[in-house]
Amino acid sequence: MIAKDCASSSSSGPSSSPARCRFSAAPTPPPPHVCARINAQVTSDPVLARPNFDFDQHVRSRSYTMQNFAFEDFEAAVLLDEGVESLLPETFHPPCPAPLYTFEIGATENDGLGMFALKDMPAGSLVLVEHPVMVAPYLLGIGVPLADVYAEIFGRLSPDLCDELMDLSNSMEDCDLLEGIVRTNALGIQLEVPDVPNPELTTHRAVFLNTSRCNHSCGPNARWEWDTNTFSLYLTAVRPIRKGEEITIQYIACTQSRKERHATLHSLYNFTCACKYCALPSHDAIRTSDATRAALESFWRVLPPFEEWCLDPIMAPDALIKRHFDALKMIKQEGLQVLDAEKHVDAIAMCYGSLADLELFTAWAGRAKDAKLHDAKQTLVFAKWLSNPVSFPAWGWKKTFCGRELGKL
Ligand SMILES: C[S@@+](CC[C@H](N)C(=O)[O-])C[C@H]1O[C@@H](n2cnc3c(N)ncnc32)[C@H](O)[C@@H]1O
Repeated sequence: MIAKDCASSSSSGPSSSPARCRFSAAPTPPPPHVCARINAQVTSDPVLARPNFDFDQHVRSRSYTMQNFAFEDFEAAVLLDEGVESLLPETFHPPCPAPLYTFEIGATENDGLGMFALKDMPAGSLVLVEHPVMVAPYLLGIGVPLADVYAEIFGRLSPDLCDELMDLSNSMEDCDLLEGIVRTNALGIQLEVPDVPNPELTTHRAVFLNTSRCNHSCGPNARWEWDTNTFSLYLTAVRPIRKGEEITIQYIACTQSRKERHATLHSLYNFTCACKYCALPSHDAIRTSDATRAALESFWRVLPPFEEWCLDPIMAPDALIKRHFDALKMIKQEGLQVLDAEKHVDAIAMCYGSLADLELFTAWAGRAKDAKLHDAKQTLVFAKWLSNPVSFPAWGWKKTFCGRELGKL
């Protein structure tokens, strides 16, 4: 187990730093026009998306603690709202061991440094597991300049870690250097604590020494997930990655149109996306890509539920399967495997099961099982269905209710 609170020993932090430092809310609330501006930002910010946020109230009621979290061979400087801190577990589980030497940081052609694969990786493989080097609330209602707060956080790290943090890139032009480094490199994580009174309190900025070197792509080949239980990030390949290929993630939701993506990336991160999915040759190509992404965005919302399709004799036997094949084609075209492409594979297997098509059920359930490299529970479910297909709960439903055979797709 890993100790959460090293209040008494910031072992490698500068000795002049208090072990546990407290910031209080602003003594006088900011003027109404500032609150109105921040409220508007929060409601429109895709990371926060809090429709009824009240910044005035927020700053009146918040106070914070600063601590160092010690992990086996690493430390993080962490600023937390006391309301969140009190709800975090006392200890964190150790993360599952990271794979060795699967990436390196190197120069890209146009986007500064980036992360590159050192070997071929199949879809679903774990690229790295990493603790953050610093964490701070996304929204700070504090009566101290933000630059001072970040200086305090950076100053709590060992000189080596602080140098590495300071070495990260800075794309911001409208703020202090440390704030620029944080805003350029932080990923928005949720510290999932039970029964938190204000939901906006759970969103934090977390900076990572390796993952923060990943550039954005609108068709990323990797996805990251935050795990509060281990206080770490897991970076996973969402499609096969070749040795030497750059490993990319998405900074924003990539089902938006190209124009919207560019506007969001510009307003949040101050850069113009140069990824290959944005470099389209014509207006027609842009229109097609936008329409495909919009169709993927609404796919699950407009899809008839599996049970409804099974039990409705009017719905064609191949109607649902065709939709999932189309989705897989669109995902491949746009490089959006990050949108849980494996869910469509699962769904196709289930459809064939409900049609009692043994051959295609076996083929697709096998593919679904292989895609679940790190999900032991789901792997077991598909393994069970594969060894005994009639144990699939909806086996033969559609065939029974439709009374028709499916022509091969
Ligand atoms: C989190 S850093 C990524 C690592 C960075 N390239 C470096 O050298 O450390 C984010 C910055 O990388 C650059 N960047 C990331 N993705 C990009 C993209 N798709 N197109 C252009 N620049 C990108 C931008 O300057 C952005 O502000």
